Amino acid sequence: MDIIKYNVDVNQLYKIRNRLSKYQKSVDEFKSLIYRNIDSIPVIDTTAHDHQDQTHRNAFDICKLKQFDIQQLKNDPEQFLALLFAVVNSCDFSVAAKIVIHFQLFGGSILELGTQQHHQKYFNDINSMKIVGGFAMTEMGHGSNVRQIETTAHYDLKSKEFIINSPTLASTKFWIGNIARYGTHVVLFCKLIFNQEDKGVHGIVVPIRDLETMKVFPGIELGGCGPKLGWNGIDNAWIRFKNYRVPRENLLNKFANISENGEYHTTISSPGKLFQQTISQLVFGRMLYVCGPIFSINYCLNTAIRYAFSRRQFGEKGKKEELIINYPSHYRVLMPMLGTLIAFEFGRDSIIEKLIHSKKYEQDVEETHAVVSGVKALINEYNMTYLNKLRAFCGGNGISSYNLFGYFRSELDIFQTAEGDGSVLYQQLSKFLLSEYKKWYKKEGVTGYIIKEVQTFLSTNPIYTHSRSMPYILSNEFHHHAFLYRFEKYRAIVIEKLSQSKSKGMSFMQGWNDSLLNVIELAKAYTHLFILEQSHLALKKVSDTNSRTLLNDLVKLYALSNIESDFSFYRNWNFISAGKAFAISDAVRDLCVAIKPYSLQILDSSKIDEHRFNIPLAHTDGDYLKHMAERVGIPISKL
Ligand SMILES: Cc1cc2nc3c(=O)[nH]c(=O)nc-3n(C[C@H](O)[C@H](O)[C@H](O)COP(=O)(O)OP(=O)(O)OC[C@H]3O[C@@H](n4cnc5c(N)ncnc54)[C@H](O)[C@@H]3O)c2cc1C
Repeated sequence: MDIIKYNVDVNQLYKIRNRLSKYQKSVDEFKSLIYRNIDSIPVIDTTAHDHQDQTHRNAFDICKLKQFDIQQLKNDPEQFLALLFAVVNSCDFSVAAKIVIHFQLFGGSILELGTQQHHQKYFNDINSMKIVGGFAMTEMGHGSNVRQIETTAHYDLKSKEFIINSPTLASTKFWIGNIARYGTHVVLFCKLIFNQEDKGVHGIVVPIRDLETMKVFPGIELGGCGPKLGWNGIDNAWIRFKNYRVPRENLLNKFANISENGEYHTTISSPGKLFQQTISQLVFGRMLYVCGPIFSINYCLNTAIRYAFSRRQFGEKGKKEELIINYPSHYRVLMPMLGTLIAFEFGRDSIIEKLIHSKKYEQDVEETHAVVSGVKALINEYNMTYLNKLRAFCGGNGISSYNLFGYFRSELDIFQTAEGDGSVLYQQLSKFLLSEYKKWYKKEGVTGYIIKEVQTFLSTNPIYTHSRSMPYILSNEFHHHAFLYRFEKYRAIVIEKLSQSKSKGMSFMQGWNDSLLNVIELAKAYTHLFILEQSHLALKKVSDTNSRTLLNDLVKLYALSNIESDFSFYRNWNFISAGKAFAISDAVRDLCVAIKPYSLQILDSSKIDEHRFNIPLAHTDGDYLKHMAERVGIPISKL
C-alpha cells in the first residue's frame, strides 16, 4: 500500500464526531456555569461517605442552575443528553449517574408510565430536586429476571390504598440508587394484586422519607449496600416494606388503572405484555450506558496515545531512545482501537436517532429496544477490555489515580451489568433477530431461502476465498460482506441447533440454552454489522472529502482488525484462505502505519478539556514529567 497523506481539519472532524454539537452554545454556557458554581473534578481519593455528600451537593447545585427539565426527556431528549455530557465533562460520572437515576429513571418512569395528574404533582419538585427519587426494581432474589420480583401491592377496595409488603428475604429491594441517605421517593416496581389476582408488575410512586425530618416512614426499613468496587458517590440501598400504605392515585396508570369505583382496567392483553410495554418505555435510560463507555474509551485512548508519543524507552546506541508509539506492539493495538472508537461513535449516533424516532412516532420500538441492547452490551465489553490494555500501555503511570484509568474502571465497570448483563441483553437481541427471520421465511418461503443460500455459496467460492487483491481487501464492500456472512452463518447455526433439539424432544428452553454460546455470537455479529453499516451510511453524509477519507480509513481499520481477531471463525468456515488472512493482516498493519502520524490530530478533534481533568499523561504539550511532578509534589524549581 502506498503511504497515504491525510489532510486533517480538526474542527471539521469535531463537528462530524460530535452529533450533539448543535447544542454547543448552550452546553458551553452550562459548563461555564458549572465551573463558576461547582467545585468538582473526578473523585479519586475520598471515602464513600464524603464522595456521596459531594455527589449529592453537586447534583443539587446543578439542578439549581435550572438547565435540566424533566420534559426535555420527551420534547428534546438530545438536549438532555448534551447537558448530561456537559456534567460528565465538567464534574464526574457519579454526579451524572445521580442525575440519571433521579431524572431519567425516577422522573422518566413518572413521565412515561404516569399520567397528567402525576406530571402536575411531581415535575416541579423533581426539577428542583426538592424531592429526590430512586428506581426500585431489582430485588435480592431477582435482578436479570425482574419479571419474577416478589414485592406485592394488594389493592384494598375499602380504603382505596395499596398495601405494600416484602414477603421474603429475596423480595428485599437491593442496590436501589439515591435512597440510602438522600432519597425521598421511589418508583416501586411490584406485583399488583387485585381481588386476589396477580395482575403482574406495575410501577407505583412511593414516598419513603419525611421531607422535613428526612426520617424513613414507619412500615419501611432501609439501609446502605456497603462499599462497592465503584460508584461510591451513589448511595445504594436495600429497602423493604411491611403493610406500608399508599393511595390509589400513586399507581402510574398510563397502561393499567384502578378506577375511583374500584375497577381494574388495562388495554394490554396480558401481564407479560404489560411488563414488556412498561420496560420498553424506559429504554432511553440506556443511553448513558452506551455513551459513557465511548466517553471512557475516548479519554483513555487519548491518554495512552499521547503518552506513547512522548515517552521514550530503549533504542540504538548513541541515538535518542525510541518513542514507544513506534513499537508495533503499541501502534498495532492503539490504531485499531482508534478506528473502533470512530465506528462506535457512528453506531451511537444512529442509536440516538433511532431512539428519538421510535419514541416520537411510536414506530420500530421493539427493533430499537433490541438493537440498543446489543450495542450497550458490546460497547461496554470493549470498554473494559480496552481499559485494561490502555492502562498497561502507560506502564506504572497507568496505575496512578491521576491518570484516571482507575476512575473510569470503577465508575464504568457497573455499566456492564446495569439494566441487564451483556449475555442477557445479547439474548434479547437474538430473540428479536430470529423472530424477524421467521417473518421473512414465512413471506419468502423455501424458494427465497434457496435463492439466499445460492447467493451465499456463489459469493464464497474458491476464487473469492483465495482472492488477496489489496483494493478488494480494503474495500467497504468486502468488509460488509464479511460481517454479513458472519451474522447469517451464526443465524443458520442457531436455527439448525434449535430445530435439532426440537426433533430430539427437548423443550424450547433446553434447546435455547444448549445453543447459548452461538446465540450470543449471533447477537454480537449482528451488532458489529449494525455498527459497520451505520458507519458506512454516516460516511456517505460527510461532505468534507478530506475528513471522509480519513474517517473511512479508520472505519476500515475497525472492520479489518475485527475480521483479523475473528480469523478462527472465518477460517473454520472457509470464508478466507490462509493467504487471504495474511493479506488482511498486512492491510491492517499498513493502515496502522498510515494513520499513526495523524492520530494526535484525530485526538485533538475530541476536544477534551485537558485543564479541567488535568490528566498528567494526557496534556497536549506532552510534558508528562512536569505534570506528574506537579501532581505528586516533586519540587522542580530546586533542580
Ligand atoms: C451499583 C449498582 C447500582 C444499581 N442501581 C440500581 C437501581 O437504582 N435500581 C434497580 O432496580 N437496580 C439497580 N441495580 C441492579 C442492577 O440493575 C442489576 O445488578 C442487574 O440488572 C443484574 O442483575 P443481578 O445483579 O441480579 O445479576 P444476576 O441476575 O444474578 O446475574 C448474574 C449473572 O448471571 C447471568 N445470567 C442470568 N440469567 C442468565 C441467562 N438467562 N442466560 C445466561 N446468563 C444469565 C448474567 O448474565 C450475570 O452475568 C444496581 C446494581 C449495582 C451494582
